Amino acid sequence: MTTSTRGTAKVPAVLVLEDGRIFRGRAYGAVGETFGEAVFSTGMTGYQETLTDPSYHRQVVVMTAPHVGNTGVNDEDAESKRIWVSGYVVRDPARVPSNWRSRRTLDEELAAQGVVGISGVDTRALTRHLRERGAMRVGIFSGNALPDEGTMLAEVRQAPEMTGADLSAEVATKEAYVVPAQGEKKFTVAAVDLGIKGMTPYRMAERGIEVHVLPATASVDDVYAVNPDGVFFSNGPGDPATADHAVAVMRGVLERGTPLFGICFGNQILGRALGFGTYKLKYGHRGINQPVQDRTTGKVEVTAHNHGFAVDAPLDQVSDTPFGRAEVSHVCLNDNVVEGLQLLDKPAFSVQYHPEAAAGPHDAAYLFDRFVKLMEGQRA
Ligand SMILES: NC(=O)CC[C@H](N)C(=O)O
Repeated sequence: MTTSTRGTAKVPAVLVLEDGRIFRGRAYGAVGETFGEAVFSTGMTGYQETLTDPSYHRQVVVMTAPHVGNTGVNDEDAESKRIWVSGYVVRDPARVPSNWRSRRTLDEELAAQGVVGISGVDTRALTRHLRERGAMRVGIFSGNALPDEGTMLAEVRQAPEMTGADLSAEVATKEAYVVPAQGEKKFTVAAVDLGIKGMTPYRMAERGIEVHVLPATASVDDVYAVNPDGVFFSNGPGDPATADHAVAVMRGVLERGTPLFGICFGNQILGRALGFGTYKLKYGHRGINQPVQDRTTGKVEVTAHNHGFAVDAPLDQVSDTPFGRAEVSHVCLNDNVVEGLQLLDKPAFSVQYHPEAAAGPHDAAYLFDRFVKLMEGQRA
């Protein structure tokens, strides 16, 4: 067990939103300044998975749960090799983390990775503000000599926006790698890495799938070079409207009729490949308790989400697309946002949320089994 003895708890910090609202607090993690899109996550647990999810690249994450860091940081739960959030906002950091797996405090980990955070912020008030006004740019400034408010605000307003951001290549692997099947190998899947979380290939490997994780820049030829039984498109950061290369590759896969599964960014790519638009949600879905209905079975599942964009597809009709008929398979019961798509004439489907459940409930694990069934069907 480690205790937080770092001296930064007394260093002042300021959070400045692009609309001019300011919250004051104390430095948490690295001291300095950082910018990004302010988004809130309602997860009560799983902060380590959140911080290391590449989809949070260039976002400053506000935790609505008041106590963060209680179980410290372990060497098992990271979803990638580093923390990707550009800033972190908490109310009450744990003073003494306690967990049998904890190796260091969250404060130390953030500092070691150079991630600027702020503590002592009324994160519920900040979240209500973001719900009313929408996700917007933000800056966190910490240190003993801070710029004046006008200077800080001007810097925030110069930071890049999330709309129009093309970020997958910044987070995805540069080299292809293989995650071996556990037990007997039954299938080969080519997984296009747009910002993949570590648990996703693991969930496939558990089902006897050998996963070839390919860089975001992979071509249709690269995908077919691994002789795949199925093709997967991962989650990832940024605006799906910019993901033209991934859309083109997915169309190549749909033309060949190979079983296809997409998660989150992958769902948005499928939406675009079918000819639907995508749009920015006012403040997005981020947390681990979002109710989604699987319209193919009528069942409701509690699911993990992290998305700020969504697919614009008609909820109550089958659409004709260049790849045959398609329908909305899943919908969020909070706000009727499209949470899944499926083709009726080809073996392809996707969801906007996170069946890999890292962190989050395992209600949606059946989707990996659905992918396996599609691949079995193709062989039969
Ligand atoms: N987790 C994801 O794949 C997120 C997809 C996309 N960047 C969004 O915010 O909607």
